Amino acid sequence: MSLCPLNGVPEVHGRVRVAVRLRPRNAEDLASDADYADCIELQPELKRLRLRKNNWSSESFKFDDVFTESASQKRVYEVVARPVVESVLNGYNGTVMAYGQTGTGKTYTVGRLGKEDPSERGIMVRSLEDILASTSELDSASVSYLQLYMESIQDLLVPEKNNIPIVEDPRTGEVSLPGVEKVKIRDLDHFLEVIQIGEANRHTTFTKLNTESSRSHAILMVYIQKAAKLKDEDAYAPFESSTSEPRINGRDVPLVTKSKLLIVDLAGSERIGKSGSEGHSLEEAKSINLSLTSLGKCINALAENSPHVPTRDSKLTRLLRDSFGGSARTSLVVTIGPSSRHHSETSSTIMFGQRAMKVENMIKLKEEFDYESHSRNLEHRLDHLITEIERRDSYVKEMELKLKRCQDSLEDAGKRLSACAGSVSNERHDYEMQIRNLMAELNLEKERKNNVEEEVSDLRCRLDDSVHITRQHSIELATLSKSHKDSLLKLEKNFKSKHAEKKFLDEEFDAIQRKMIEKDEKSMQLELEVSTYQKVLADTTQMYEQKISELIEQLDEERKISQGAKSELEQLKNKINDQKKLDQFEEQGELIELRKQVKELYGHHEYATSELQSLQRENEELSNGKLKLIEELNTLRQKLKDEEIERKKVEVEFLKIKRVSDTNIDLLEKTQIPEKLDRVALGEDKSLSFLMSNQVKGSMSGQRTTISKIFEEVGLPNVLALLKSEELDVQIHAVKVVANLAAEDFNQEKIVEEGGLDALLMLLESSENETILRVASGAIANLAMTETNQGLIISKGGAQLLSAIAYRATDPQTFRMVAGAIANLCGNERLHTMLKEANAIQALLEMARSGQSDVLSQVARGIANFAKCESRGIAQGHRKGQSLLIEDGALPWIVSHTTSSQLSVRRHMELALCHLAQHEANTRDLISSGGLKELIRLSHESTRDDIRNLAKRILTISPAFRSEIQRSC
Ligand SMILES: Nc1ncnc2c1ncn2[C@@H]1O[C@H](COP(=O)(O)OP(=O)(O)OP(=O)(O)O)[C@@H](O)[C@H]1O
Repeated sequence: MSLCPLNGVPEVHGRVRVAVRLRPRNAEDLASDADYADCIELQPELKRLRLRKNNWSSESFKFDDVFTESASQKRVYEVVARPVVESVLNGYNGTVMAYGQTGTGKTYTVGRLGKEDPSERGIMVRSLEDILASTSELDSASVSYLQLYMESIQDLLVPEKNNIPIVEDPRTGEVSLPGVEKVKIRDLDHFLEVIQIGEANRHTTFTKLNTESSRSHAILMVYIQKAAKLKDEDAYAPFESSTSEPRINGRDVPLVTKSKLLIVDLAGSERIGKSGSEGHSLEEAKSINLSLTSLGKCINALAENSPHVPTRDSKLTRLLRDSFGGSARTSLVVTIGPSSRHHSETSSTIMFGQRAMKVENMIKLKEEFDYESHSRNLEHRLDHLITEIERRDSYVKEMELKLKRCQDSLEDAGKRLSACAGSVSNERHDYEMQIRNLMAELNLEKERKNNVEEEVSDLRCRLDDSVHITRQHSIELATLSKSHKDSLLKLEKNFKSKHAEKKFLDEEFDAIQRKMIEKDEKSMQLELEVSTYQKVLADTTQMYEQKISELIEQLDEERKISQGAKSELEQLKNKINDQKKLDQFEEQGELIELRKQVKELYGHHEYATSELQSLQRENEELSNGKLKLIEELNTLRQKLKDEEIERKKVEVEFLKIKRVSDTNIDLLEKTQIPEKLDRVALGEDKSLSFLMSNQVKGSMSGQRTTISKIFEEVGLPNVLALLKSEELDVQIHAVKVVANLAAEDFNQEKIVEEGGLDALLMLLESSENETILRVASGAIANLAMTETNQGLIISKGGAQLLSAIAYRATDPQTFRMVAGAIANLCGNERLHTMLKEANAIQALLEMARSGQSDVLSQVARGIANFAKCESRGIAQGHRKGQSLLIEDGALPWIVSHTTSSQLSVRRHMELALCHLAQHEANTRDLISSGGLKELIRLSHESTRDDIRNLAKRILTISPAFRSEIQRSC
């Protein structure tokens, strides 16, 4: 690439700008200067710095800017480097450099990457950030990163490249480093990657003055190429253009600005004795000091406008030739420490800065013609011309060939013309006649044609109109059809997705319906079977009952017949006796006759008797049959009862199966958990009171054994899974089992581990069922016994959920559980602020409104716990200020309940009042709320010695209470 600087670019004077930055005191300064004042006093508003020699003399220096130890990296960048970066982006060269004693913050100011904390980023990163933000696609920013170590230049990006020579352009004085790696930067992350590679290769070491002291001068070179505006848009005119040569002054050749930014982090100057360098480090230190001395000499010479500037004394001054006394805009930040131990080093640093401020540079714009892209354009034009010439040559040849063919045919025609000339004159006359006729006809035709043309033009007009209208219509149509198409496509897409959704839902619906139909069929079948069986049973019973009543009727009739026969027999007997009497008085014949008759009657009687006997037998048989039937009837009735019980069981089974199938819990079917849960649930009240009372514990051991058994059989995960069941019964049973398990210390950790706490909190959040809320709160109250669980409950939002229930629930038993849970949490002082934020104290007071004694006990316990822990926290110094209980308005409640008729409530509130009264920040509220009066009363009347004594002690030691008592006396 050939570069040609533009002539006539204006030059401007630009003094080297110098700012001072004071490093904060470090541990060493603090340790060694504890009794001494700093040697530096900054006056940033005056941009002045005062260097104290001793207690009675000091010197003042003015700089372009003065940064205190608290100055941010951003401000330092904006004041020191940004003007230089902006100037570089406008095409000027620029230098930003840090100079100072070792350990005073040069690398911190210039090279800090700020990977963890972007506010820590130094000048290098921030400059690249600004440069990348203002370079377009056509521009480019590349970097090289070098170190000057022991007078040798090394490429920090390719460390194998060492001893790189410095080449100076004799014409422009421009310095270049052949072979040095130039990396085109894509974005800031890329730059950070590149710079980190360089940092890894930089020489640093541990010295007495800096744990990570830079032992080399690091130089970041940023090359920026930006396209300058073209003077003529016509620079690439086509070959027909009259322009044949590129013109240098603003027509055909594109312009670019090429500028370079140098960011230099110098190695620190050091007093060898102080830094403790020896051996190789000593050599390093000497080399650093040497190059810094030669830089100082050059600056001195430039400041004094000396004709000779000893630039060639060191590689550092050769590299910085353009930065001091050259064409670059230069900004220098001199870093100093506050300690008076380094007074002389600080003083020489300040003097270096003062001299550098006197150096004037001649800032020049580096605009160049971009011959590279211009020559590419010319080559392109040349190729275009060559192709065109070739195309024209072939065209000329083709034309010549055609011309020749035309000449040949012309010759031919001439010959034929002369041969035909004779016959033509004869024919001519005939033709002329014909022509005349034809002309007449032609005129006629013309007239007709004119008419037709008129018609045609008329039609055309109309056609044009209609074409115009049609076109408009078609445009409208096209617009409409496009929008219709779009909406159609959208609709189609929507329709497809809806269709797919619908299909999926239909399938789901069908499957559910099929399942339901199956269930319904099954249930109908069962119902049918039951009703058929009942009907058969009823019919059979009816039939037997009818048969029995028939038999009874028959028996009665038989009885009547037998009685009739008996009475007939009696009559006959009477008659026979009568006849016998007659026999004695009447004839023998008649007697015989009578005997016959008697015989007959006897026969009758025998028959009647046998009849009677058989009837009696039959009667007996019937009675037996009846007994049997009654027996059968009873068995049938028993069967019926059994059937009824069976039917009910079937019904219950059916309901269970239906529920399970509806909620899709296979688990229930397999493990028959409901029955087990039912067994456990039998002792609901006992188990719940068990949660709160130790006395009942003994009586619960049997039930606990059952629960443990179920726990083992079913497994905690399965029970916890049931907490999420959609079936209310199942949820209620499950939460009761979990509550029972949570009552045992050894289960609590497992419950929390398996996600039981989350599931219980989920129930508090989502369930509307008061039993569930009550039992879940009880379970949480049990879990809230340990410190770990208390923290977990609060962090998972348990306190908010419990507080919310205080406003949602109506059952005092639920309040008791919720208040119990909150009361346990109140016993952890670290959670107090979060409990307050979760409105837990307010919730306790809200629940106390129920007036129920159990609830009041829990509320009082919670408040007393809170007051006790808070008081402990204040005594240990974790907390100060007014009590959170007072902030939340609990004081009136506490004061009023110190006289509660409920012993436990009274005790708790007496204690809570004493705890609050112990702290000065609460005394004013206690006085105004009547708490002091109660305290005085307690000091005499409390039935507990400890409370009486505590109250007395507080009243004696509190100045506020003492003066209030005196005042009211
Ligand atoms: N302004 C500042 N704010 C906070 N810490 C600073 C500041 N300046 C320097 N330090 C800290 O002081 C220590 C020395 O800083 P740094 O390495 O930048 O000094 P240096 O002048 O580059 O030293 P050397 O010349 O030996 O390389 C570092 O731990 C750095 O973080």
